[in-house]
Formats: sequence, C-alpha cells, structure tokens
Amino acid sequence: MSTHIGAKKGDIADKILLPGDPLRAKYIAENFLEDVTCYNEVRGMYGYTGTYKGERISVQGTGMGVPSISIYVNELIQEYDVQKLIRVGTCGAIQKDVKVRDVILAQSSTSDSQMNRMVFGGIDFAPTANFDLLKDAYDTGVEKGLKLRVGNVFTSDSFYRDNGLELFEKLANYQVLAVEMEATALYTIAAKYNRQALAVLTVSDHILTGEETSAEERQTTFNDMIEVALDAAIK
Ligand SMILES: O=P(O)(O)O[C@H]1O[C@H](CO)[C@@H](O)[C@H]1O
Ligand SMILES: O=c1cc[nH]c(=O)[nH]1
Repeated sequence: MSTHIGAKKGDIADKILLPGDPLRAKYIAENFLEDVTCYNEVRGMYGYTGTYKGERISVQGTGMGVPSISIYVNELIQEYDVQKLIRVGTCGAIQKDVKVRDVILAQSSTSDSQMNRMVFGGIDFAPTANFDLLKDAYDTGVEKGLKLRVGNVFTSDSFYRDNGLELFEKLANYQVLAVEMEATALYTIAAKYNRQALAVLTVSDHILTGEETSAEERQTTFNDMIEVALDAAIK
C-alpha cells in the first residue's frame, strides 16, 4: 500500500476517474462498473476497481483542494503506475451563457495556488489537459448529443473568499468558464510524469445568478459527465 491508499500493486487499473467526493466514487462504482472490488477505505476516501464495457477501470475519491488531490495523484502515478487520469468534478459557472448542469471540459487551468510557483520559481507554468484525452472526451460528448463547453477554468484555493465577485468578473472577462479547486494540480503532476489527464466538470451552481443543485444531486445525478469520462477513458 502507499501512504494514503490501501491497495496492493495491481489492484488499481491504468485508467482512473477522480471525483472529489468519495461518495461519488461509490456511486460511479455501483451504477456504472461491473465486477467491482473496493481497494481503499483509508480516511474514507473510497477507491474501486471494476470493468466498464469490458475494460478494467478504477475510480478514486481525491478530497477537496490542491493539497488533497496532489497526494492521491502522486501516489496513483508513482506507486500504482496509473496512465490516464480523469477528474469528474463539480464547478461554479462564472459565464452568463454557462448553465447549471452543463458539462465543461477543462482545456487549461488558471489558479491562485502557489503550487506551480513553488516548483517553477518565477515562471507561470500553464497547466493543460492532454489533447488526445480532451479530443476523445469531446468526440464522446458529440456522439451523445451533448453540448459540451471547452475552455479555461479557475482552480481556486478558497471556496469562500472576500471580494470573490470582483475576481470572478475579471476572470469571466478573460473567458474563464467556471471555478473549481483541483484541476491545476492534476494537470501539473500528470505533465511531470508524462501521463494523460483531463478534468470533466458539471456545473453545480452559478456564481452570478445564485442558481444551484442540491447536495444529493451533486452526489448522484451527474451521469452525463460520468459517461463522457468513462467512454473517453476507454477510447
Ligand atoms: O465536486 P468536487 O469534485 O469535490 O469538486 C468541487 O467541489 C468542491 C467544493 O465544494 C471542490 O472539491 C470543487 O473542486
Ligand atoms: O469549487 C467550486 C465548486 C463548485 N462550485 C463553486 O462555486 N466552487
């Protein structure tokens, strides 16, 4: 086992979905995968391996924020040699024409996290999704008749912030679509180890209009996002 994942080598597939919420991992395993085994319960951060359309695939909760997802992504890559990592998360929209329940493919991530500044000194690294995975996810969405949004997202270190609206308006003016809390870390760590990564996000609330989904909906009803991620993972 690794420090935070109680799995043996070989228990985790080379493709993995990464929801922030461990109960979303359980939901995905129970509703989309076959022949499922639970390989991790450490810290309640459930991890499962099963099959989807005959292909072996895992799903692992990551917790919220850059430090938490960084722990899981580092261990999944370094200890379990995972190759393809797809975050399936929620986000808050900041563009007027992005609606609650829309699905976003995060092409890139802007962030207030210090993670990359610590790694690169004064240089602003540009965390970017893997193009092949992004294209596979986009094509999957088109096949399903979904109108996916593709663009830059803001990975925030704060869920609650003073003067948030001012910042979000500025980011929206620069075409950033939505706010979440993990993509920048996923993209940077995947780049370091030359692995494929993508964040697929469902809009759970609209920061400008105040419209939102319930906690139960966040946990269970994001099936479009999950199917796009699963089908892209096995393409
Ligand atoms: O629904 P998840 O995947 O946790 O993603 C979003 O929800 C959490 C905040 O409520 C943050 O982790 C944010 O990135
Ligand atoms: O990080 C997040 C996730 C969902 N909604 C938000 O407003 N922020």
